[in-house]
Amino acid sequence: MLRTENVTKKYGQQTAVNGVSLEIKDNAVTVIVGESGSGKSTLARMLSLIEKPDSGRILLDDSNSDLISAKTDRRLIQLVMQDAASSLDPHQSARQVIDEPLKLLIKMEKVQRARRIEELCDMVKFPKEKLKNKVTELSGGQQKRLCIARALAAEPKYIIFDEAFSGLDVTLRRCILTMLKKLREKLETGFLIITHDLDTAMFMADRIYVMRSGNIIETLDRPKSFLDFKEDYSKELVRAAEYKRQALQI
Ligand SMILES: Nc1ncnc2c1ncn2[C@@H]1O[C@H](COP(=O)(O)OP(=O)(O)OP(=O)(O)O)[C@@H](O)[C@H]1O
Repeated sequence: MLRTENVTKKYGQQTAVNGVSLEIKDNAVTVIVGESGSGKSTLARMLSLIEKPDSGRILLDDSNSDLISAKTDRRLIQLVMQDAASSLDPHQSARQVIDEPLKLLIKMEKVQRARRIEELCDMVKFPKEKLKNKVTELSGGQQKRLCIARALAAEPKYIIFDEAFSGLDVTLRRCILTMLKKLREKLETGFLIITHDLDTAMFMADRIYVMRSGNIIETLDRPKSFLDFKEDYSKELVRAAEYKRQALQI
């Protein structure tokens, strides 16, 4: 289990994350929902050990030692960002993108790497005939699948998806989320999905944390319907999602 204990982060006068304690379970999908500016990405950066909290700790399982101070291997927590294109090197082919972590982080031999690349393509449904293509020659959905394959290649304990499905059209998003849901059931890896989209949260989550102004204001375990939300702010998010759905007629 990946956990935060009373984690706070400020930027000047602005408190982005305010004493948050939460748990990301192994073998489960945890979702953090909240409006823009509620502190989700700041929390994601701290959980992926990219940014240090001002106070509080990031911990693994029952260990008492803070992951950042203990210089924990960052490979264990992979981050998949919203903008797939900008997180890929335009000079690389799709094969090179997946090959790199296998070679550098997992230290796999060439023959095994070739086999593993094929397996990873199958896992994320990335078309193998596109492996030779430059990343700039891929569609948005293919780039997204490639980023997920690259994260999986590092054999992490946790993958954090920070608004990773926002830029995709509704059909493609549902397709990638369904793939991830099935994949999660086969793996030991814990997933954390950060989103402002309540439909994504409800479709994926074993647990939902609702975040507002740097605080966790509600936690739902195994939510079954939007009626499970009890806090006024969460209900407002539900109403906004319903309004958006009606406006889009979906
Ligand atoms: N590097 C930074 N420097 C200054 N302020 C920052 C920085 N990063 C975030 N903030 C501020 O911290 C607050 C939380 O931002 P954060 O990006 O974590 O929210 P978010 O919920 O992920 O929003 P969004 O969904 O729009 O990405 C915001 O008020 C933001 O302006």
